[in-house]
Amino acid sequence: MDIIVEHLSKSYNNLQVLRDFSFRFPEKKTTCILGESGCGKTTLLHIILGIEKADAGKVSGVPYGRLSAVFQEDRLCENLSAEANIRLVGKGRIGEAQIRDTMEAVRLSEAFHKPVRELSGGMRRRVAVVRALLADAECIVMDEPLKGLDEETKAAVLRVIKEYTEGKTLIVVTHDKEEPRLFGAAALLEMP
Ligand SMILES: Nc1ncnc2c1ncn2[C@@H]1O[C@H](COP(=O)(O)OP(=O)(O)OP(=O)(O)O)[C@@H](O)[C@H]1O
Repeated sequence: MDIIVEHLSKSYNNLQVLRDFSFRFPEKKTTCILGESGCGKTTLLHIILGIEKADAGKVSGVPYGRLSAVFQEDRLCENLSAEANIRLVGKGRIGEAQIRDTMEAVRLSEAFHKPVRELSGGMRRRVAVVRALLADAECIVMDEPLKGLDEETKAAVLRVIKEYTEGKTLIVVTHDKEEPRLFGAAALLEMP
């Protein structure tokens, strides 16, 4: 099912962030949400995820039981290892070999046993990405997943994201104009 948002409005105090906003995110395809800082990209994702409530409008088609996310801030369990953070979402189904292989593919092998609080910003980002990818979701929502990564690591993470999200609904927020092409996005939402 496509994810459809219709006539959304959202204000914070006197600031109107979304006004009568509508869009359709195609099922099993990648959509990039592109826009300047502060235009409301994260707010829209939060409404789709059910973290924020819109003042008006409607969201439909979100598979809430099969949804995973990379949040703007990593939202990891600081005292657990990278591996344990990833395992948390798997309901016991993710094998150690799969976690090891995926972590290696995003150049994160050295973080396997380390508590997340000891990891760099870019490493934490990759733990959050791997966690979302291994969660066996139908729909994955990512808020700037490549933030803070050097070019080579970015290319590696991009490859892994594309491999795992093939045939799934992927929604990616970015303010990098190159990323819709890099992700091979089928749809582009440019926010004003
Ligand atoms: N909980 C909140 N309370 C008050 N204002 C908020 C809140 N969340 C967001 N805003 C404001 O709403 C506007 C849109 O924020 P949002 O985080 O959705 O933008 P964004 O496009 O994701 O920005 P960025 O690219 O910098 O992450 C900003 O002006 C922000 O300050």
